[in-house]
Amino acid sequence: MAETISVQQSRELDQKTINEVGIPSLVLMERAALKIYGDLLANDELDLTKVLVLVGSGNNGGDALDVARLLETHGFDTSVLLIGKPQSRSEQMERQLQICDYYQVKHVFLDEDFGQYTTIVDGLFGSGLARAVEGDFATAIDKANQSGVKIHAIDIPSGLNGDSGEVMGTAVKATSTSTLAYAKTGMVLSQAKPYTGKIFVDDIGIYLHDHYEE
Ligand SMILES: NC(=O)C1=CN([C@@H]2O[C@H](COP(=O)(O)OP(=O)(O)OC[C@H]3O[C@@H](n4cnc5c(N)ncnc54)[C@H](O)[C@@H]3O)[C@@H](O)[C@H]2O)[C@@H](O)CC1
Ligand SMILES: [K+]
Repeated sequence: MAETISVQQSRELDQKTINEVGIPSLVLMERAALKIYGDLLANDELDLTKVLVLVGSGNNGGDALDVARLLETHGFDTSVLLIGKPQSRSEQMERQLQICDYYQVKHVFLDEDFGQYTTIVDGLFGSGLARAVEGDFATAIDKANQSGVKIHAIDIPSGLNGDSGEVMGTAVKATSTSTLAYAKTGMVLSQAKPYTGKIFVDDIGIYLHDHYEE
């Protein structure tokens, strides 16, 4: 089986790659989004006719907005639903939002009928999930799960504890997940399978060792 890492290790590796190796954070995000976009296109089970992208305030949301922009600029009907307080947004999420706005990616709100979409992309939380999910985040996750629409998660299905594979309040039940650099340890446990679906491991230039090892 491919190597897995803890959520803490994934955060440390991100920081090491940015600060010691010297690859800028936005470069990593663009590499991630291009890989995730490629996974969406390559996944025969997904119909990208009408895509809803769920966006949180952190860099998982930044990835999601980057993917939304790639979909939009390649002709796919794409809408974004932003959850969370504007003051909590990360710098890179804000930057991706500006770019999406330049391309006039549509915004929708929590009262949206999720069932009208053909694919939902989950970018609410990744390695930054810190507590049980509640409020609007939980509503969005539950609506996505109840919609019957196939969900593709970014990095870690939102609400799933990447270390233990446990559900933190509620969690996205993805049919597929693009995990960045390495799968997180809890994602490959049998109890996590209904949440991760099929896992794509995307090489974005973040390595545990000197060279990428499958
Ligand atoms: N430059 C980088 O470091 C890279 C980061 N990447 C992406 O960034 C993600 C990590 O980004 P972040 O560290 O910003 O973390 P997240 O985007 O996972 O989430 C962090 C945000 O959610 C809030 N939060 C945590 N738990 C919550 C809860 N239960 N309810 C409400 N709010 C909650 C935090 O306060 C914070 O604002 C990765 O999973 C990956 O998708 C990738 O773009 C690759 C490169
Ligand atoms: K996610």
